[in-house]
Amino acid sequence: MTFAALRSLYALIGDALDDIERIYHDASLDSSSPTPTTPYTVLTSPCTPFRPRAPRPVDDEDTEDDEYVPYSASRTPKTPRRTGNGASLDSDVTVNVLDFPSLDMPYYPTEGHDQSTDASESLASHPDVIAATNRIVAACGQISATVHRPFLTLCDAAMGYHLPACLRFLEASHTVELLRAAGPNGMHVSELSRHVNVDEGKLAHMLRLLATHHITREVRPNVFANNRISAIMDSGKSPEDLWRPSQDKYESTNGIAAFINLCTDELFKSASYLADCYLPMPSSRKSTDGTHAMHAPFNVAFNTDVPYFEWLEQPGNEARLKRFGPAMTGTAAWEVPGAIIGGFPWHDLREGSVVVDVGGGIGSTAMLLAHTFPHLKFVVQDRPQVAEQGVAAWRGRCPEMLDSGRAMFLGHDFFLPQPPLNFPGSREPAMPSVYILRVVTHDWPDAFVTKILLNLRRAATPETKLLIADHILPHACYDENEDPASEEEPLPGMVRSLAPQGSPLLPNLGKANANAYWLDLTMRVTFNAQERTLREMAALVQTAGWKIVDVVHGESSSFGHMTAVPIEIPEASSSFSSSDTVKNVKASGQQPAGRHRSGSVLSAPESIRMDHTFGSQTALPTEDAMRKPVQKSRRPLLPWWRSKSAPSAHNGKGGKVVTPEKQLPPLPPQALQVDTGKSLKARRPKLSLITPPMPDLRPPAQVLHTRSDSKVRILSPGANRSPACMQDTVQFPQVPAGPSSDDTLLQSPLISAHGESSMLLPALEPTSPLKVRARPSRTSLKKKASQMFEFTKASMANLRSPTSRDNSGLGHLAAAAASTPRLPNLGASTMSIPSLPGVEESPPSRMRADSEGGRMRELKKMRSKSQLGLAHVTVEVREGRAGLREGSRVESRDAESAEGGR
Ligand SMILES: C[S@@+](CC[C@H](N)C(=O)[O-])C[C@H]1O[C@@H](n2cnc3c(N)ncnc32)[C@H](O)[C@@H]1O
Repeated sequence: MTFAALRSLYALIGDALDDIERIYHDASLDSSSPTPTTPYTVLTSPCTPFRPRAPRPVDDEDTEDDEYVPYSASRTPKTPRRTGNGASLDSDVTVNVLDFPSLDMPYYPTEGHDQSTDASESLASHPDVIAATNRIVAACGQISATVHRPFLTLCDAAMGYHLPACLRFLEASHTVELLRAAGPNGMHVSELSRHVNVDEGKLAHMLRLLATHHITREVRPNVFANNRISAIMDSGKSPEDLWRPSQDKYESTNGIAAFINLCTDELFKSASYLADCYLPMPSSRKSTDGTHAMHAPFNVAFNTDVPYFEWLEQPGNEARLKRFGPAMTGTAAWEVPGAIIGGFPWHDLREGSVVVDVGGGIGSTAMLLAHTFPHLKFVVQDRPQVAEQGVAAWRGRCPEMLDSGRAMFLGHDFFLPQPPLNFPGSREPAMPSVYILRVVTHDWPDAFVTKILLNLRRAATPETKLLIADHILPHACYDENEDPASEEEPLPGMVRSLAPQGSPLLPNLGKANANAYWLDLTMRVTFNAQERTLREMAALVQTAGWKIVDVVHGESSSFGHMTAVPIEIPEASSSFSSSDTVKNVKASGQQPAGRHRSGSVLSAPESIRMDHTFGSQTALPTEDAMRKPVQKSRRPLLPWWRSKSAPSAHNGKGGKVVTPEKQLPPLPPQALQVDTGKSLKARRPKLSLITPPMPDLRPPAQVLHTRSDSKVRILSPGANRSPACMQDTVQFPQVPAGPSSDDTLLQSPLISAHGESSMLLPALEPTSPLKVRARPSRTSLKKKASQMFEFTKASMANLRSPTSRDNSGLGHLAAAAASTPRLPNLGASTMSIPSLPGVEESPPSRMRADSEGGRMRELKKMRSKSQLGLAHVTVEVREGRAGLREGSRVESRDAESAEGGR
């Protein structure tokens, strides 16, 4: 079954690549359309036509041996083949197709780019592309975990600590800025060493570890350059400026460098004390005794009793304190901007409804919503010092919102009862229609969250909604009702799996969603807080008299929007008074997070001992961000296999109602076999939201699962819904796409500017997909396994031998290529071998033949493309040593042409 599962994952990758390439392809085609458009409008169109492909051109040699049968999974990736200039061979239209951004090409956030590069980057964050890349990342992670030796995988995890350590060095030494100045040819470590004043040998090894993890690039031996990943940490400042002590590196940046510095500094160090904190052992550092509710591994690591934010304010931590705000700005990159717009039926709220963003920072979310929904009014509440920053920021950007009384800021401690919402000019306090808590609950342990929610519940009307936006941690297994016969109402929004149905992928998409789990543990080790599963969140909100009735999240994403409605406050909590948290905590000698509460709601407490931003994003959304999310939010926000079956407001055909908890059972094991690629593909939508209803194989629905062209909603029928929420299908306004930078697509289709550059590290780059014999016999499998083992052993010995030549100057690549033996597919008679110009005098194949010729009887043909695209080698091997001498033919096209040129 393992091979079947691996092939299924492989097919999934091919399909996802197809999806991505089609999106790029379609965007490029549309660039010739006379109607101005943007990637988003083109790609989310409900009826983007699927272009059937011409049959794949077949290499003559491929069909020579009729023993080889095409295998659907091995045919993937089924991406259109390209000519040299990027034109698709599979389409009848010749067009220069936008390419996916290259890993090797830095895309500095602080620099201008040509239009096609911008367009290509912009498409990479298209929701459909993100969903497809998530599937690729998940599948690759799972394939690697399956095939890699378990000990090596464990070592990766156990010694992974070197990565944050080196990353911290990269950022703190301003090497990213130095490499930006050096350009694509990179900088030799000897020069780098002069700038950063660290020995070049040490530098080389740190940067190489990063290059091995694709975070920098080793262009030539000991010469390093930025790539697409390291480049996003660029502060845009000159290296010379950064050496000045007064320079604030993170000011006016995207915050990513600040965030990396924060993570790889105290958060990384705190994490390493997790076991010492919770499993104190005689040898481990003594855990402080947990004198407050936020006691965490951080306290053990830094040998302090005070909570993190209070510690940040202590002398000596000034730089860390200053870094925190920008670092939070950096986390904006986590979420598709503006997802909140599709996360709630804002348009259905009555004219003048009041939305209160509790812990709303400087009002980034409120500003986005206020621009999009002009019929709503906004109150942004945060600690007074943050609220002040918010007022200043809004005065600079949209003073009319404040002046007209459509929006106001309130300094308010959310552990205290809600203040009346007195808008200037109104005699009556306004009633809250919606409370938002966006990335607030994950900052606090459960008891604190209950307290915050209770204060909101007590001020709520029966019609008030609570919108919690946070990561919803999926389980790492299928999530279903343990007792299907249970009468209990299923949790709305419970997703059985984020993975394509029937695929062997981990249901939470494993590596693709790893960030949510990193963040979860980060909260734990720093604040003793956490991200929560939907079950955990549903139980938690109930403690304060709320009930979750609706959940919306991005496709394949764990960031979600949960809507709750008021229910009766449980007795246990109803006696919980405003000051209880503080009192209880004090009684047990605990101090909640250095919070010092003042009695007055609107006045600044004498001392809230935390930094001036405490997790607030310090940047408002850009104009562009305020425009784009509206377009993006038209997409349904659930995994495609769910939305496909959901009723469509578009086609009116109304697929069957889906019960999220009762998805189709996983496919039987046979279904994972050879036709998996096909079956997966058959279920995959092609950029089209209009899909025929699937046959309903599910038990009767228990909840309504509805969809409009803007979002998918899951409503519990028993939920206490306001008239606004009673509508199953919610139409969002189709806000016209304004002039956008995406128009760039129209003018500048990208030709593959960087040629066929190597996309993976030399030693790892795959050759073309292996052909697979349908049913290899057991004996032949065994023989081939032993042949390949001997073959690769000999190859490696050859490259290690002092006689192996390196007159190409690419010896390191040759060694890399050869030292990574291709794992032969045991069913394959065609396989890849590494080949490089300059080493053909003692090619691995010949070496192998000399020493092991007699065992090569079965190896009829080997065909290889060089990992580096430098040579094409065909080695035919006949029987035995003599046969090899007579029959061996080594063709090296590039070597031949090079020969001719001499
Ligand atoms: C992680 S931030 C989230 C900010 C904002 N909701 C967003 O989505 O960007 C947490 C916010 O909670 C605020 N906060 C922390 N303690 C608070 C308190 N006791 N009362 C009010 N706001 C508080 C912080 O100032 C910060 O702005």
